[in-house]
Amino acid sequence: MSAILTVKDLGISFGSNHVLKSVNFQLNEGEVLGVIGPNGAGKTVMLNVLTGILKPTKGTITFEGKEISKEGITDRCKGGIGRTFQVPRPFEKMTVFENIMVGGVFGGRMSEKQAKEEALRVAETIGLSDKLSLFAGKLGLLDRKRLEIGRALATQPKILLLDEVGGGLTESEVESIIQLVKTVKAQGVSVIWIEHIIRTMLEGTDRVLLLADGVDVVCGKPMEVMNSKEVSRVYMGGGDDEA
Ligand SMILES: Nc1ncnc2c1ncn2[C@@H]1O[C@H](COP(=O)(O)OP(=O)(O)OP(=O)(O)O)[C@@H](O)[C@H]1O
Repeated sequence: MSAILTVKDLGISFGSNHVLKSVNFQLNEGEVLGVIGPNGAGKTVMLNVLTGILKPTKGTITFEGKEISKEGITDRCKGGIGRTFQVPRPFEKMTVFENIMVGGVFGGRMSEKQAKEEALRVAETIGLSDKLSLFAGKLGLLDRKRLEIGRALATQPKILLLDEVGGGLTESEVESIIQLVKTVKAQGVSVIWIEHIIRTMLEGTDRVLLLADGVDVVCGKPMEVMNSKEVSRVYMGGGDDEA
């Protein structure tokens, strides 16, 4: 399987706080890679480094064969890296349709007519076609999360970075997000999905990466990682003496 994104020896420090010491992994084309790790492990910081919000102290990020570590946020978005934020931040006084359009226009690869058509397609994907004229501020949490994903999809990403989209949702709502991510994957988008909810990692991802102590501790099939001695050690302080 070919890599769409390769991260090598990625590090970032804030003063003496070495949040990421050396992170290495690859995202394969068309896969959903889950990222887990304890609170404060640096998962969101890693997404911010991948999107260009934060500059790494060291290491390289290669996207479709091109080194992008020094590119800014706009270039990375236009190049095909889209993201959601942990707390959805729609423009509350704009409609659902307008919010999705903003994503398309920011992506910058479409005419206004194409952006409108794309917004309608995205609305269908995220299940908000019947709420296009509602103000985003009127949406409930699940629909806000859907819209957050839609705004990112409207930039036509090749890679979608999801930051805890399942947080705060009920079981059945989480299930609908898992299904939505599967739809996005089926449309050919590669996904990195940070989440604390174990079910999303087991049911919604192809591989899972454990981030802890500033490094990529283990990466592999979801069930294998969840049952690994590394996860046991990081979350429960055990597992060191296992083979
Ligand atoms: N801009 C910043 N300046 C200084 N320190 C920061 C900055 N951003 C994040 N940190 C620190 O980096 C560490 C990792 O934070 P981050 O939000 O990435 O963790 P996380 O793994 O996403 O945690 P959670 O699962 O709780 O969301 C924390 O100690 C945080 O205080």
